[in-house]
Amino acid sequence: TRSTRPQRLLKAVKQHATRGDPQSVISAIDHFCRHREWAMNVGDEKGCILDSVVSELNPEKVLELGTYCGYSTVRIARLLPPGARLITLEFNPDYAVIARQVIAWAGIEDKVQLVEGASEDWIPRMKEHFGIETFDLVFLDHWKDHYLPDTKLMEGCGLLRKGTVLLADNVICPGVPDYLEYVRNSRSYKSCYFKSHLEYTRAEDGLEKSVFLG
Ligand SMILES: COCc1ccccc1-c1cc(O)c2[nH]cnc(=O)c2c1
Ligand SMILES: [Mg+2]
Repeated sequence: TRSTRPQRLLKAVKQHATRGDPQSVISAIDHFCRHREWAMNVGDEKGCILDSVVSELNPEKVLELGTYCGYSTVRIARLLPPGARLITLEFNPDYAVIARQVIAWAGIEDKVQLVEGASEDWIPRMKEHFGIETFDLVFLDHWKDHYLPDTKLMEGCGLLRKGTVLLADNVICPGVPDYLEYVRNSRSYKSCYFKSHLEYTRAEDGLEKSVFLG
């Protein structure tokens, strides 16, 4: 039977990237998505914005909602200091199978814990299951209608502290209007928009960075 796009993306990583070299994995995926098949990675343009937010924050505890093939997982983990941890949640088991291999190929599996399942099921279990008190950075890149409920759930579970940064992908395309309205109007957040483009295209998209004020 025909292979899936994530399987073909993984094949491109294994063919063109060097084991243990995260940058070569990132470049191989970007090349594949720009010249062979579009795929919904955050991509190189928004990825540079993501890099700058991570580098400036130097987070110890990172949560990623939506792993897909692990592109942004590798982008984030490659910048983390020793001892820092990234937990990434993926609902789709077929994506998780590919992401685990991409993460391993990049050689950053020691910093990453990929958890399969629904974000709403796992967010309430972060403390007792992973020993996490609060997150320093959350990257939202999963189903658009889950951004707002999951944010409220993280607030309710006490997973956000003064200064925690929420960074949300796709706030224009496909768009997350309810989430944007919330973080931009709530007194609990200081929010700003980084205008960019939908990965590998000329369509507008951007990242919203929202600092939790407690
Ligand atoms: C399946 O839709 C693909 C698509 C089609 C057109 C426009 C945007 C997107 C898109 C882009 C992204 O970065 C995404 N990131 C995370 N979860 C998504 O569902 C997602 C969708
Ligand atoms: Mg996205």
